Amino acid sequence: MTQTVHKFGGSSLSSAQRYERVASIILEHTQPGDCVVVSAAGKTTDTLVKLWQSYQQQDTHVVADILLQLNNHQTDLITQLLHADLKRTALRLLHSELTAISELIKNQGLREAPLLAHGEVWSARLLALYLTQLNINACDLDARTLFTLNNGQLLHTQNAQQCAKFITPGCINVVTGFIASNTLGDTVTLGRNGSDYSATLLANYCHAKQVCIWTDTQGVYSTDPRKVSKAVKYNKVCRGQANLLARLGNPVLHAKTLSPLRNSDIKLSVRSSFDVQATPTDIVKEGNVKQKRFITTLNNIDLLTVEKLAEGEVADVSQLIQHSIHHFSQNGETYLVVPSASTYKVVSFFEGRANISESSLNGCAVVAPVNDISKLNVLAIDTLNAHAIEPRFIHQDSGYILLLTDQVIDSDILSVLHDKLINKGQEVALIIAGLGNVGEVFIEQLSAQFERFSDDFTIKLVGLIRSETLLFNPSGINIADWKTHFLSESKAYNNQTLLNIISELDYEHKVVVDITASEAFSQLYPEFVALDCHLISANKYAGTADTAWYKALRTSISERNLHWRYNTSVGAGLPVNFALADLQNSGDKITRIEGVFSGTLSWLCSKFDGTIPFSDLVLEAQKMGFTEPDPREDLSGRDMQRKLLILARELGLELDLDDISLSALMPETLAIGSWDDFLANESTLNDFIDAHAANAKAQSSVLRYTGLLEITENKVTAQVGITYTPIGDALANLTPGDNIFVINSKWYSANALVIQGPGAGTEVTAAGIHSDLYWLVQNIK
Ligand SMILES: NC(=O)C1=CN([C@@H]2O[C@H](COP(=O)(O)OP(=O)(O)OC[C@H]3O[C@@H](n4cnc5c(N)ncnc54)[C@H](O)[C@@H]3O)[C@@H](O)[C@H]2O)C=CC1
Ligand SMILES: N[C@@H](CC=O)C(=O)O
Repeated sequence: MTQTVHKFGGSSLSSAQRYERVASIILEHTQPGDCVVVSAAGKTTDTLVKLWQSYQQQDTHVVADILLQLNNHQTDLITQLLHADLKRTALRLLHSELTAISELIKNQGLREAPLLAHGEVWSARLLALYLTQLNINACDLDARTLFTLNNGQLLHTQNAQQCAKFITPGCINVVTGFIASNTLGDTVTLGRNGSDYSATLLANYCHAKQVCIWTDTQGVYSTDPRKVSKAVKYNKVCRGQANLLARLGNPVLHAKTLSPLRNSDIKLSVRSSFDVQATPTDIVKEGNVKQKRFITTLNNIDLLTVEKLAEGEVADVSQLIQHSIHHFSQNGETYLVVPSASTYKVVSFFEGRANISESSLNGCAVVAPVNDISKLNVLAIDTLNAHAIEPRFIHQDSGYILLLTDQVIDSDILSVLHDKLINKGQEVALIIAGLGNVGEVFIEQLSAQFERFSDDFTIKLVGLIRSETLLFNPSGINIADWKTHFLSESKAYNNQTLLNIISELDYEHKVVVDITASEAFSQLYPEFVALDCHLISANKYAGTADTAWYKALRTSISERNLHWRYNTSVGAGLPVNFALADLQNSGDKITRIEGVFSGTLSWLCSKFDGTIPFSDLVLEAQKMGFTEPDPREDLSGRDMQRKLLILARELGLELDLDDISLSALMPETLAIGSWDDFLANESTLNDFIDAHAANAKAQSSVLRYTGLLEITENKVTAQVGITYTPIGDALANLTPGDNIFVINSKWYSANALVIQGPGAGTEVTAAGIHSDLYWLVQNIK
């Protein structure tokens, strides 16, 4: 039984490497009985169209060149992918087909549709053979045996029977897209983008559960991401809006594709075959998802008026020109939006009932929730006018606006329109993990921050996570009484539940704020990123994970145009990372960073004068919210080692934790056992500290815990540890709890740049996380 119909377009099959990738997707995402619909590889259909045109023009040289080009391309794919007998079979079949084409050309018997069909036949056969070679049970299937049309109308009952007969339940059925036959057995094509249509038809006939369109983009965006870098990918789009988009110029969706799904529960997803981990866009039934805002562009179109338009005529003429035509009524007239290249055919179709009202138009369409349309119309016209564009024809309807202009809407103007019309409607979902000392204060400061963002975005707190329980409300948690809600409504969860919930969130932007100190939670970052979440971390584990993992995370964040902020992981609220980035972006080169990077150790060392046992001070620091959940993470130097590594990576150094030498501010034996064991042995700690303090004093110094990162031409020194700092030194005279970063660089060589201030504490850390959130919002808006 067919569960899923997958469809791969030409760009996903344009080289042997891409076939390999498609095969690995099939291996992972299909089960026996599933269908894989394929288009012609790469630009094969275009090449076949050129062959047809050259044949019609009797240009024998060009015909010969194109035949050679087709032969070379297919032969290359076959020889790179197949071995032994399979290769010989494929080459023999290709050779006989190309010979047959040459014969038809010679005898003037070539016909367009069967010629174009070769593209899909070749790719289906090659993919099926390649899967067979990989020991995957696969067969190729020519859709001309499945789909029959009579006078352009699909014979649904017969086609469903043919599908039941020919689709093999025990194997992966690789089906040619784009082609069908008529009742005489001749080849007919389903029009450009017909393979998507083949996939949804097939799903309908086979009662599949879903259709997955694998393409070269990551899904459906608010506008063309090739033209507007800040285009937003939507994870869910309702069918009504998808239909409108398809008729109004969206390059990913096609109206025909959606029609077989109209009265079914079949799910349609658009996924990237280049980035399999990326979240797809799901096209879902009306009412299951909020309506979004989109802008499409239209180029080179004519506006036709038509008299007495009868039901079904738009579908028929769309079929004739193989392009979905949009139509609407205004002031008693019925208009058709037609590509200029097809106007002649359309006018002929209506036999005197159609007239050209406006010709050679460009412009754009804004698709948006019904309630937003009127205000967006005014805003769009104002924006175009501000760029000296006066729309020649405007139509406002339920759910969209059509603005037709003389000028092409280029990417600059499209970007401005996108900024003004799309951004304001966007929502940001905030998920906060870690409701401890810092987390609580961060949430308390949140309402005031949301007010400040209200001009840009609507931000909603949708998730609150503790180690074992989770409170989730996709419509937004009331911040004023979040604690009461958390106590009464939070539920136990596991990682998979959390990821499922996040993937279901229907927001334009998602931000996970990690205020835990949990390594396990940080290990979920790659999965959050795969779900298109931005990240903000106070937690230091991800930033100090091993180099390979860290680099892979960074790569997928940048590939998805996401952001990761972690300013508070070093220096709490102090703008250390900002300063380093700024200096480096403006051409400076950092050579040395020295200082005290732990608020806890700064406070402990500055406070300690021998009158109060050191272990009591540790407990006091813990109570003030300075320390890590287990203060031994601070005393061991590990926490400061992490901070130094984060700084080093900010400078582009490829280091791991173990590359930073460390001496602990406690005896090694105390690292073993529980926190209670530690407390039971507090005298060992106190003796250790007393001894160091006495040694320091003997050298007219004080006990401090410092870090150093020094970069010379051929050496990197990275260390954290105990130092005896001379009494007059700046590092010896810090306010308890302060951090100090003494930065030397090309520009600050003799006289260092110094950043100093509180390096721990709930208020300053929470404020630092808010600063990251502010930065993030500014950069996604
Ligand atoms: N306290 C400070 O001054 C500063 C803290 N930080 C960092 O902020 C983070 C939080 O610090 P605090 O609030 O002081 O710690 P905390 O121990 O008070 O809070 C941590 C919270 O995270 C929760 N948690 C632990 N594992 C979790 C998991 N797997 N999923 C969800 N929640 C989990 C705990 O239940 C706890 O509520 C730490 O990573 C710390 O290094 C950074 C700069 C300064
Ligand atoms: N334990 C840390 C808290 C922030 O990271 C410190 O004191 O520096």
